[in-house]
Amino acid sequence: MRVMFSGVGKLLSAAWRIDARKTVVATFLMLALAASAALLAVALGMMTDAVIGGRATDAAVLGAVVALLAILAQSSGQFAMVAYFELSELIELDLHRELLAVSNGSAGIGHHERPEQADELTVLVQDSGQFRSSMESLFQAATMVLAVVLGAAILAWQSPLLLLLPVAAAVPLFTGRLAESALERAKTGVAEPTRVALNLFQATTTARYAGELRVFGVEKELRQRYASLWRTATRGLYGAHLRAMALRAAGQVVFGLAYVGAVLLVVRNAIAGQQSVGEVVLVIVLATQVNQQVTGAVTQLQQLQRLANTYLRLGRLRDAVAGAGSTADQPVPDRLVTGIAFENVSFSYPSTDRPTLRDVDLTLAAGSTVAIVGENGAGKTTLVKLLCGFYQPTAGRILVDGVDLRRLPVERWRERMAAGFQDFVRYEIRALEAVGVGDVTRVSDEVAVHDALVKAHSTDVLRALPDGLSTQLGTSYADGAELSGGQWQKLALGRALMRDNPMLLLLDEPTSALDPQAEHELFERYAEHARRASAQTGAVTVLISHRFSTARMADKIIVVGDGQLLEVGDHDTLMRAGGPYAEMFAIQAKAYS
Ligand SMILES: Nc1ncnc2c1ncn2[C@@H]1O[C@H](COP(=O)(O)OP(=O)(O)OP(=O)(O)O)[C@@H](O)[C@H]1O
Repeated sequence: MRVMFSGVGKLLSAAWRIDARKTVVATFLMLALAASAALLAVALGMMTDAVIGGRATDAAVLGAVVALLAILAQSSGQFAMVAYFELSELIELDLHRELLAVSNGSAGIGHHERPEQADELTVLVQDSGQFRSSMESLFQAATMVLAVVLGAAILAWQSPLLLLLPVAAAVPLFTGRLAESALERAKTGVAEPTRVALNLFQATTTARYAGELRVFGVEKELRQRYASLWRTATRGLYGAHLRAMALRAAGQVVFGLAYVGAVLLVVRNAIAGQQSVGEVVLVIVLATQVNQQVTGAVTQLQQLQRLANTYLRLGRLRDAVAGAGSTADQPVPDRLVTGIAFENVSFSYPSTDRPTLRDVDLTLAAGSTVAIVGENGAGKTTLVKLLCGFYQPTAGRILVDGVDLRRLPVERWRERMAAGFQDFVRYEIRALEAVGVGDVTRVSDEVAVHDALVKAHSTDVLRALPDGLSTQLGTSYADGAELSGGQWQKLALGRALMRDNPMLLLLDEPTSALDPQAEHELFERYAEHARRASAQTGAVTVLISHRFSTARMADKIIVVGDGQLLEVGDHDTLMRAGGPYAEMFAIQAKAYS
């Protein structure tokens, strides 16, 4: 109950914050609706007595009152809907905004990988379609609860025994709540197969994967897996739905018995001459209303409880994502003087206890270019993710000019870095902005975007764009241009080079779609530029590449294997050492010769 009240409180305060006037209008109309239903029953009872007593004028006036109240009962609901319809939409937007903030607003990305938080997010995303009906549920539930209270007061005035009727109405409410809790528990229990099924569904309906799925002929297998996951999820939910149905039915039976008892009571009183026919009509009409209102209230309160659970989940997720709070108390330096150092860094991803990096000690000197090489899964990208502050080391520290990275405000730190990722985003917006977002302050600056594309050796992409930088990208739009993998990657590379003078440039295989010669030339030019720029900012450039012809140009080469540093040095030193680097270099050189 506390959860429900707190959810309702949050919803009301959101409605008030969004539009106080509409909230007041909707509340007033809701009160009118609640009162008109109960008064209609009273007026009907009085009119019946007037008709039976032969009081024509009274009967006519009361008839008009009945008609007016009936119109009010019908139409105030419609007017209230006009008031809360827009509020509902605004509240839905507000909740979506909050959901997006919780999902994307944190410094780290660990909550997407911790199963319990990923599950919370799945349920929230699934329930987000119901956010819009929350305001309607609140007003309808409040209307019905108020109408029941008013009806109860009138029934008690008729006969205190009749008060048992609204009391019995509480039974289906209670069993309805029990049913909803059982469903909620079941939903949480099957969140994991649901999440996996949704991922599969997305993979099988995304144009990007369509070709590969056909070539490998795996659609059938994926469909079977999808069906099996839904079966698991449905089995889990089926039992809970049955229990919920039984609970709700039991509640309704209790109320039904009370209703029959109430009608028999007033009919007996009327036969004994203790009550008028009008009073019998009043009680029968009111009891019918109470029955309908209780049924409606149960449904609406279930909706409200769902909403309250949404707020609860959002709160839990927000707290978990916020974590221990920021530990930043140092400014980000304007330029690097000594560089960046990994001090005994170990790291395990949130979803696993297995360490991905172990005891990494490493210095990235200010002004240097550094290449990281190693086999697939060695831990190269993980080093970059730690430098971005997506995760905190599980043990050890990363020092920026001697200051722990945790003590620097992560947003400011990221403003001073530029990055090109292996898993870059294909922004389906105008080409200009798809590159410009690399520096949001200059997102539509054509000169800056053009310069970035020149730096990235990527101006040839412009030839593939019918309207140049104004071209809409992506097949989601009828007139959108679809690019090749390499062309998308070139735009991503341009994006990575948008920021002027970053202190840290991270290039995680951003050039894998380019041919080795183009990658070599690009990095050569870039390293040259970086060396000059580093005089101003002490910039460190980190490149991950599987191509040794590119990696050899770096001042320092780091060889990673199974989460540990195997070797560190420049090309000549490592070749002389005859270790893993020399071995891998020789294999690749042979393959190309
Ligand atoms: N989000 C994650 N959660 C759990 N484990 C992960 C996650 N990302 C990577 N790993 C694991 O960490 C290890 C290192 O991954 P990483 O991406 O750093 O390798 P890499 O050297 O960059 O490989 P590649 O050359 O294939 O890109 C791998 O075993 C991988 O399975």
